[in-house]
Amino acid sequence: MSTPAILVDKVTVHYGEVLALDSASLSLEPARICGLVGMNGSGKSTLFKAIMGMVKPDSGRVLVNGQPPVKMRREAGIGYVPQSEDVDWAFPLSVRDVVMMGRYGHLGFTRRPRKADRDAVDHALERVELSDYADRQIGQLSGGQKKRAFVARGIAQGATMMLLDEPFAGVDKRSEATITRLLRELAADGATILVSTHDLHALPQLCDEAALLMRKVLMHGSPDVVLQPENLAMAFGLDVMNRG
Ligand SMILES: Nc1ncnc2c1ncn2[C@@H]1O[C@H](COP(=O)(O)OP(=O)(O)OP(=O)(O)O)[C@@H](O)[C@H]1O
Repeated sequence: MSTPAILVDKVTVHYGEVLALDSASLSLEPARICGLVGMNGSGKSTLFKAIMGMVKPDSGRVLVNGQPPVKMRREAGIGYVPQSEDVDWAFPLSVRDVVMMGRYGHLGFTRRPRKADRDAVDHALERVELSDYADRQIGQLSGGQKKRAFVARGIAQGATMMLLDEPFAGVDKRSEATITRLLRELAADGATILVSTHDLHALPQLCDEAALLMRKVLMHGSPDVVLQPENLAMAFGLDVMNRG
């Protein structure tokens, strides 16, 4: 069997007294898209941070392509699309500046972008259909366009792994379809993708597999099985598919 792209092995994380992850385990093969489903506070963002090496587990281990995550992060291999609430949208950065951040790991010692960096940014903007918005301040985009700008940052970075925290929150159907298509294309090119979402209806279209999180991974498998009402009831405690 090949080395998993992501291996989370019995990871426990506390924030002070709060137990955010409780011996959580998840193994993801390369070039797969996995949907991470769990209620607020179930530990989704913490799991992402552990995979990126931004949170150190109290116990257990994380390996990314068989390596400690910090090494993978240094090699600029992990693209991250944060939750909207985690971004300061008033920051004076253009869309192009945000996408150029993906090139920081590639810049030479002068830290000045070269032609190859500018070309990579232009290509990424084209791919997410934001070329016409390149010079806009990032906060002046719609919810879906903002998400696409961060996906472009990952593309410019050449990320082989993409972690997306709630990419469909505050996003209209068209942007949702564009993001879904893009992620499927990236996975077809070999990228491994982990997506947290409350939008359960979007999951079967997007994901090859799904995992239910409630501080630990309760279940991981094909979306058809994982999204069965009785399994969702176990993670959420109610009939979520029929809400709203
Ligand atoms: N920096 C922190 N300090 C203290 N507690 C934290 C911190 N970050 C998260 N927590 C707590 O850890 C638990 C898991 O939080 P986390 O953000 O990982 O959940 P989540 O599933 O991403 O939630 P949401 O869907 O609301 O974004 C929650 O109880 C949360 O309050």
